[in-house]
Amino acid sequence: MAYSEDTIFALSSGSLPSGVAVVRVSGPEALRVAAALTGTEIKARTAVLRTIRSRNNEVIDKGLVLTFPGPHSFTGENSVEFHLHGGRAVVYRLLDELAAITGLRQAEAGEFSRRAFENGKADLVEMEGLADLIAAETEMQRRLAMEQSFGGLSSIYTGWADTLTRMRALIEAELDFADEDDVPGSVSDQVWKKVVHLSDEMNAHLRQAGQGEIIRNGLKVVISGPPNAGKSSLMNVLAGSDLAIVTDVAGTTRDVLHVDLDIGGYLVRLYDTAGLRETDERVEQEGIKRALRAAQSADIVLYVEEIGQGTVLSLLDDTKKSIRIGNKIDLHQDDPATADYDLCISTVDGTGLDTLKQMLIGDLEVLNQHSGFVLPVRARQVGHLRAAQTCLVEALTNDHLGLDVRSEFLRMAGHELGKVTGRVDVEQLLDVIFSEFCIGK
Ligand SMILES: Nc1nc2c(c(=O)[nH]1)N(C=O)[C@@H](CNc1ccc(C(=O)N[C@@H](CCC(=O)O)C(=O)O)cc1)CN2
Ligand SMILES: Nc1nc2c(ncn2[C@@H]2O[C@H](COP(=O)(O)OP(=O)(O)OP(=O)(O)O)[C@@H](O)[C@H]2O)c(=O)[nH]1
Ligand SMILES: [Mg+2]
Repeated sequence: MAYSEDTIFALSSGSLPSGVAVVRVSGPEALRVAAALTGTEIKARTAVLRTIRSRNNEVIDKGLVLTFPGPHSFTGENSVEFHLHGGRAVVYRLLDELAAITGLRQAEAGEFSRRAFENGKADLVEMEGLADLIAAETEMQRRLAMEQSFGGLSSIYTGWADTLTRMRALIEAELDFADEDDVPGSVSDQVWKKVVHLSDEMNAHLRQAGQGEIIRNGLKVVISGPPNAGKSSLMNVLAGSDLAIVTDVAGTTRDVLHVDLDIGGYLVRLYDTAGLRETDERVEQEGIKRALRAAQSADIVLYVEEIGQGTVLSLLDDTKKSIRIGNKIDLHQDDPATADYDLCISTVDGTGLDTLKQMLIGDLEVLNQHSGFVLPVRARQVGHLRAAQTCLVEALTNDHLGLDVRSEFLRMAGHELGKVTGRVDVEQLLDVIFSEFCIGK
């Protein structure tokens, strides 16, 4: 897509109208464009207030203009920003004016960022983090994205790759001097010790991938249990809104209902489902089928019953993480059945709801405290990391093979790490990754 001899432009701030709108221009013509539209020379990297005029000298707007001569810009190219009043007509007038200039065209989605990547301003992990930063809706998504986009994760991966390069150099040296008596064979012992250590470190990192994905994509929580237990009431009280129909008729909910919540900064994707029971009613049967399917795909099932009113737990396969909840504690204060539950709540008076929220995000909080947000998050990253780790295991376990073969496994592991950060083999990926960005980014 990118012809970097083109100068590209786009509205980079959000939807119009807005208080201020930022139009970005990047490429070889950018500085000339700034001079032409303002009729002045503009000091680099300084915000100046200028009247912005069309080619036939009509005033388009009066706004701030910034120039960033390459390579010291976001894209690494000559860049300019026009900070306009955010009216639709104002912005479109400038965009029309820019489109009419030879050598300029509208930027495609992600094209500014792609140029930044191609000019070495950031690696692929940082770029993926940037996309996540812009998509982030909760505090924890933001923190996770920051670790990626501001280099925290990249420095780990490049560190690992550098270690492997050093280890291979040591092996090469050992191979070269194999005939000579004065180089001790223990060099390779040290190398393998280091590789074991690296392999363990990568394993520990990979074990957290699932959690990283949950923080990025949301924790899927499905409410299940018998009819009339108060499942829809629980969804409504957690959402703070009257989303689901609540009645005292058993079998009220049929469809799967969904709401996204922000609990303690984590995205929680909550689903309410039909009550589970044996029934001949066809609509309800379909609802129950969907309820079971939803529960199967959950990260956590909230299994809700009215305290002491019978269970349908056997209808759910209990292989996954579930929290067994006794509801309507306001009606069953002294019932010995309260002991059967992980937690008793009331959706009417709010008992137990804060504890429930803590239980949902507890594991994520522990992870956060242990490793911050230095976690792999994307299937693409995880795939290459796994492949790299497998190569290390090959190198370590094939100790009957020659040093040259084992060293080749280390090279392959380093190559996989290079794919993560985009040091190597990146071309075919770029369209996929940058098309996910919005226009203007
Ligand atoms: N107005 C405005 N605000 C913005 C951006 C922008 O492009 N424009 N950004 C866009 O995402 C983010 C900031 N990112 C930026 C990254 C690099 C450079 C830059 O000029 N880099 C030069 C100089 C670095 C320096 O002076 O330390 C360089 O890398 O050489 C600018 C913004 C958020 N805020
Ligand atoms: N006293 C009391 N009543 C509750 C509580 N939670 C729900 N209810 C009542 O229980 C009845 C059933 O509530 P729902 O939320 O519709 O139950 P459900 O589990 O979604 O039921 P189905 O959709 O039929 O599976 C309603 O009359 C609610 O007002 C509670 O904590 N205390
Ligand atoms: Mg319901």
